Formats: sequence, structure tokens, C-alpha cells
Amino acid sequence: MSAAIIDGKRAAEHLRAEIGRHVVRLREQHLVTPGLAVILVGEDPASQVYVRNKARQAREAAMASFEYRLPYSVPQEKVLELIERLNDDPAVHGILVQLPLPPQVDADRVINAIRPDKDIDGFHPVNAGALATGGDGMVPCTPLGCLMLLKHRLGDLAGLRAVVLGRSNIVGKPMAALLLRESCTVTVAHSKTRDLADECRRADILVAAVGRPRMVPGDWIKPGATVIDVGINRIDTPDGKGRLVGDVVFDSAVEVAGAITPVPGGVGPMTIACLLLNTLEAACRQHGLPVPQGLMEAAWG
Ligand SMILES: Nc1nc2c(c(=O)[nH]1)N[C@@H](CN(C=O)c1ccc(C(=O)N[C@@H](CCC(=O)O)C(=O)O)cc1)CN2
Ligand SMILES: [Mg+2]
Repeated sequence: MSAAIIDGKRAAEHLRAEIGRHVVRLREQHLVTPGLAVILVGEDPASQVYVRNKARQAREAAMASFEYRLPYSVPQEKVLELIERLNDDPAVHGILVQLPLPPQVDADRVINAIRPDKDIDGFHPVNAGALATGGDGMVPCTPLGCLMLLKHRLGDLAGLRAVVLGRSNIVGKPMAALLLRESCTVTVAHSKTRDLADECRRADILVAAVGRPRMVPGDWIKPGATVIDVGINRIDTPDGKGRLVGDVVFDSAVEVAGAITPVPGGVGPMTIACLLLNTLEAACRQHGLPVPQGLMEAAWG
């Protein structure tokens, strides 16, 4: 039996179209245009592609997009100065600093400098704390996208056993907090976890976010489980072109799982769609307007 393929690319297209409709309404009714500022330091080819896609998709959703490109050698103070300026700019509702950053720039210092209500990545400790304690803050985009795909596929998640593989601040920890908020029984597994395969085999929901190409084989997966593959790993191929693979061995997992996200075309596109959703939400909050609810449900009809 072959698993259902969870089409994140299509879901993201629907969500972005729905966001665009809300943005147009916001401008018509309240004269507010959500503004997204993206800061890229250096010339990492993948980061350049992601930043370009973020800016283009923001414009396609009728938002204002502001791009800042700083040289790889930029001193940390210059990055912090730019963030200060954007914090005070009323046309900017969301600020994002593309990661990774060069070694002389401390990512924590930079993230902590962003005004929490403009932190559309949801990485600021105020937002991380809100998520951990059941508060109402910005939720990191990749885990939010994963949750949307899971809820669309499974409906109510309460009582399901979820294993999150990976404990990063960007994906693993917020993913675990979101699943806990949905009343899943959550295990966070990582490089020091004993019997990793057994832990994974207990999962109704398996979220793989370790950044190790094809680490999870099909025989680690419970038959019928829903598998969310967050990994985006570029591997070499004999033709020299290389290709993207996830953290899961797709070909064997697809034979066991009930549903699975592909790489590419699964979680990745949802990350950027959720970034636009957070920017819309930030703009509404900053203007004292109600935050649109249920956009994903509406997008899917
Ligand atoms: N400040 C941030 N930095 C980074 C984040 C983040 O959420 N905030 N996440 C990643 C990179 N990222 C967004 O920034 C991102 C990665 C991948 C995709 C995506 O759509 N991937 C496609 C494949 C693209 C390709 O061919 O290379 C897919 O999976 O289908 C979107 C966003 C690290 N940095
Ligand atoms: Mg941030």
C-alpha cells in the first residue's frame, strides 16, 4: 500500500491566495498595507533564493516588500542598527533576518533586537515563551505550516502519539509545543535518544527535523502513520546536478506510512505561506484590528 502524498505546494498556493484576499480587504477598508522587511547577510545561494521567493510572494499577496542586502563581512552593530530603524518604521509590520548568519553576527543578539510584535519568524524569546505557556504570540513558520498540513489530513489531533525528531529552537521545540497544544502525547527525540527506531515506531505522527539526509528508513515508521519531513538536504548525484532529499527515506516510507510530505513540495512552501500569514497578523495587531481566523480552512474550502 502506498501512502497519500500531502501536497504542501498546492496547500501553500491556496493559503497565499486567501491571504492576498484579506490583504486587499485590509487596504480597502482600513488603508493598511502589511509590510514585510527581509534582511539577508552575505551571498549564500540557497538563502538568496529563499529571500527572493519571500519578497516575490509578499508582493503577489499585495503586501509591501522591503529587502536589505548586507555584505558577508558586515559588523554586528550595523545589523542591529538596521533592525532598530525597522522597529520604528510604521510601514514595516514584520521583520525577518534570514538564517544562517556569518560568524561575527550573533543570531541570538539579532533575534532579541527585533520588536516581538514584528518578529514574524516567532523566534524572539517573548514569542517562544508565549507558545510554551499557552499565550498568544507569533508562531514559527515551519512548525505552523506542519501543523496546518497535519490538521488538514487528520482533523482533531487530540490523543495521538507524536514524535518530533530534532530539538532546534526553529522547528523541533516549537513543533512539540504546538502538538502539545493540540493535546497530542509528545516525545522529542534527538541525537542522544536511546532506541530511536523504537520511539519512532510508536508514533501516529512523526515529524522529522534533524537535517540529516535520509536518516529515517521506512521500517522506523508505524504502518499508517502520518509523516512530516522537514528536512531539505542537497545531496550530490552522479550527473553532478545534485538533488534535494528529506530526512526520511521517501521510497521506503511511502510503502508504510498512511500519508507523507514529499521533499521538495511538502513543508518548504508552507514555511513561506505562513510567513505571509504572520505578517498579515502582525499588521492587524499593530493597527488594533481583528486578526483573520481560519484562513487555511477557508483556503481549502
Ligand atoms: N529567518 C529564517 N531563516 C530560515 C528559515 C526561517 O524560517 N526563517 N528557514 C530555512 C529556510 N527557509 C526559509 O527561510 C526555507 C527553506 C525552504 C523552502 C522551500 O520552499 N523549499 C522548497 C525547495 C526549494 C529548493 O529547491 O531549494 C521545498 O521544500 O519544496 C522555503 C523556505 C532556513 N533559514
Ligand atoms: Mg525573528
